[in-house]
Amino acid sequence: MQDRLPHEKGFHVSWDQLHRDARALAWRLDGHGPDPEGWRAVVAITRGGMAPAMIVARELDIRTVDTISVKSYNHQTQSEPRVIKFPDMELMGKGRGVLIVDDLVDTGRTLEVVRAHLPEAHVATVYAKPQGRNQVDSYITEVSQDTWIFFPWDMALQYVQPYRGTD
Ligand SMILES: O=P(O)(O)OC[C@H]1O[C@H](OP(=O)(O)OP(=O)(O)O)[C@H](O)[C@@H]1O
Ligand SMILES: O=c1[nH]c(=O)c2nc[nH]c2[nH]1
Ligand SMILES: [Mg+2]
Repeated sequence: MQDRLPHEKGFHVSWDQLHRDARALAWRLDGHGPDPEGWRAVVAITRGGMAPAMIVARELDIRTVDTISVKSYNHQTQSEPRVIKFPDMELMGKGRGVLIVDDLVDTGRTLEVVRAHLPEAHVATVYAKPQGRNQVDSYITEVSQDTWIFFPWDMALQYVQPYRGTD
C-alpha cells in the first residue's frame, strides 16, 4: 500500500452511491454479451468486487456467480499478484460470456493477472484510475490517479466538529 500514498484527494462513496453506480454498470452491460442468451456468469474479484458483483448479477438476472481471489499484498509490502483461489474453471472456460467484476482498477496489476486466466471474459469495474483504465472493458466513473477511493465497508458515520467551533 505504501507506494500508493500519499493521495492528494479522497473520493468517499456511500452505500447509496455504490448501489447507483453498480446498477448503472449493469445497465450499460445489458445486451452487450457475445451471445444472444446474454451473460452466462459473473466472477467477483474478492473482496471488493463482491458487493458490486451481487448488484450486477441481480440486475441482469445472472444466477451463476463465482469468485477469484488475488493476493498482491503481504502486510504492507507489494509483491507479484497471484491467484490464491480460482473460480470453477471448467465452467468458466476461457471466459466467453463471463463478466469479471471488481470495485475499482488502480494500477491494473490485479486485472492483468485475472485476465491471463480468463482472456475472453469482459472486465467491468465501478471506478477506474487512469493507470489501469486499459485493463477494463467497462466502468462507470473515473477518478484521478492521486485520489484514494473510500468504500462504504471501510467507513463509519462519526461526529465531526462544526466548522465554526463552539466553546
Ligand atoms: O489495480 P490494482 O492496483 O491492482 O488495485 C485494485 C485492487 O486493489 C483493491 O483490492 P485489494 O487487493 O486491496 O483487496 P480487497 O479487494 O480484498 O480489499 C481493489 O479492490 C482492487 O481489487
Ligand atoms: O479502498 C481502496 N481505494 C483505492 O483507491 C484503492 N486503490 C487500490 N486499492 C484500493 N482500495
Ligand atoms: Mg480488491
